[in-house]
Amino acid sequence: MATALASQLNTLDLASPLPLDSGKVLPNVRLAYETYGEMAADRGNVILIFHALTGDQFVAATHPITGKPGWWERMVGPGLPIDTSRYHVICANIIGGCMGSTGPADLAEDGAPYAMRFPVITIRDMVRAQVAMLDQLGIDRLHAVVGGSMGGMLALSFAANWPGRADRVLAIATTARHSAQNIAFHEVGRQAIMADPDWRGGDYYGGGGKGPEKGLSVARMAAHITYLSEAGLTEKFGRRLQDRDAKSFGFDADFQVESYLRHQGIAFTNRFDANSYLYITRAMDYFDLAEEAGGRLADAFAGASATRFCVISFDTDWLYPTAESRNIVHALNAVAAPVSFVELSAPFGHDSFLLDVPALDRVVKGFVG
Ligand SMILES: CC(=O)SCCNC(=O)CCNC(=O)[C@H](O)C(C)(C)COP(=O)(O)OP(=O)(O)OC[C@H]1O[C@@H](n2cnc3c(N)ncnc32)[C@H](O)[C@@H]1OP(=O)(O)O
Ligand SMILES: N[C@@H](CCO)C(=O)O
Repeated sequence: MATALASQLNTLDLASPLPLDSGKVLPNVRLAYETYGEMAADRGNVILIFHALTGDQFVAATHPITGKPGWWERMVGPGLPIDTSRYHVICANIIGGCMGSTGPADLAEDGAPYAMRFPVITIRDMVRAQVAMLDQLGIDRLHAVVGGSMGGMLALSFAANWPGRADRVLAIATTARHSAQNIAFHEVGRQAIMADPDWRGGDYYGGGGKGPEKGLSVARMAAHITYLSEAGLTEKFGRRLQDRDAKSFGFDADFQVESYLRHQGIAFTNRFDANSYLYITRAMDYFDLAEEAGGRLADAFAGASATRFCVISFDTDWLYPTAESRNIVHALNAVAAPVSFVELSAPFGHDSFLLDVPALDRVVKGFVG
């Protein structure tokens, strides 16, 4: 059983304003990050982990708000697949996030929260901020970049746009472009937030008012379904009733699955900012590596032929299905980049990358080395 690691919590202010894909510039950018394990004197043992949509830098340390274990404690630690007795692991909260890196809840230069004045950012902008962080930390070359889900998008963007800065790239349960279906689900979530009267055009910070908790909760409920699998839900809940022997003939949470989703939704509002959710889902929707390279995905990886890649998908992931991973592999093949690919069998759907899948541990350990 993995336990929370001693980590070091840092913040770093970027020395220069951050240019964004939109053409705007984000001033005064702060990144909050955690590190695990010792950095070698030659700085050659650094692994950068990118977190998923609602993840954060607390990979293997207790979450300061929820008190829960880090989201990848089973993977990152001494003797674990990403072995912190050998590697120095860095994970930063993405820009746009709400765990200490600059995001919509932070103050703009006029002293008021950005809210919806925060610029629309892209996955590449998130990576650009972290490359600037690496530059300031004096880390030229990484042993590996690793990410699942949205973190996998950042890993692919890193490889495509900053080739030569990482020896190995591990992309798990991800895609090189957000599909129409995925954009559709995100739009449902965003509309739920914006339809909540407590959203107030995004200006809900301060003043003692509460934010759009109902909308954010519904957004999370809808999204959470997409992280699971039909078989997993059936196995876990079936049609079983919640704390009752008979249907209520009302709209209370009769079914366990309803109660579970409501719990997931409410719990989420305790740890996440609704405006961050809008901005991050937008960045994911805009993600299309092929488009960035003029339309052909292989061209995105043209400079990355010396990088070693590993792409992992899960057979029950209908959000980022195996076909999406195969597209990435084909593009890497086209530029003769060394790539290994595996589709793992796991019952948990998209969130399999966060859960107990021993085969995933073995692949990660084998690839990271
Ligand atoms: C890469 C990243 O950084 S992503 C960030 C990852 N973290 C999250 O997404 C946090 C929220 N998501 C989850 O908890 C995800 O389901 C996972 C994948 C991380 C964890 O999955 P599992 O360990 O299988 O937990 P599960 O999905 O069963 O949820 C357990 C919770 O549901 C609650 N629950 C289970 N059944 C019911 C029910 N019938 N009614 C109400 N609540 C219920 C449990 O009490 C537990 O609550 P708690 O988390 O407040 O302790
Ligand atoms: N469940 C994870 C994965 C979503 O892609 C999250 O909330 O970030």
